[in-house]
Amino acid sequence: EYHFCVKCDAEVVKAQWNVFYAAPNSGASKYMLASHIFHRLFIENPDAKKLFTRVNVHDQSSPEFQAHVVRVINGLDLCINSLTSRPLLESVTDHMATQHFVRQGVSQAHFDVMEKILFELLPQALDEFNYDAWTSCLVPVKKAIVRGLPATAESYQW
Ligand code: HEM
Repeated sequence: EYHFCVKCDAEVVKAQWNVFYAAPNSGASKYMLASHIFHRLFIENPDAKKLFTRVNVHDQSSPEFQAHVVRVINGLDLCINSLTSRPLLESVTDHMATQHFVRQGVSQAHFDVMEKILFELLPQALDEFNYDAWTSCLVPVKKAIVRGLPATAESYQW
């Protein structure tokens, strides 16, 4: 049921990501990418803001929201660096699926928007971005995380 990417694509994606993410003193640029992702998410999907009330989304420079943004980019890093180990990737995506399943209002449609944004911003942030390899690897990761989520926020059964 899982169709994660082949090892050679995983290695390309990891290498291209880690040039950026594992670089010394990259804290500020990682945070900038992460906050840019959320800035774009709320432009595309203003309704999604209310999902992040608990982490003080109304002040996006607050420590609570900054910490949230860092958790998310670290979550993306964890997914990417698990791509070359299938058991690890299954466990990481299962855990992330649960973390989102319990948040009422989060939908598959939100993750489709997030995917679109990532494929716009990552090529700008990374020195090299092999579009085909990233598509082969990230799309199945997304599918694994959204399994169990409602298609849209409106399709929730309360
Ligand atoms: C690249 C894709 C994403 C990754 C890697 C990711 C990762 C994470 C992580 C690591 C957390 C913290 C979990 C915890 O500590 O409980 C989190 C929380 C959350 N995520 Fe995501 N996420 C992604 C996309 C999304 C999208 C598209 C939405 C919906 C618009 C979303 C909604 C939430 C919500 C509502 C929380 C809980 C915030 C809180 O702590 O109150 N996430 N996410």
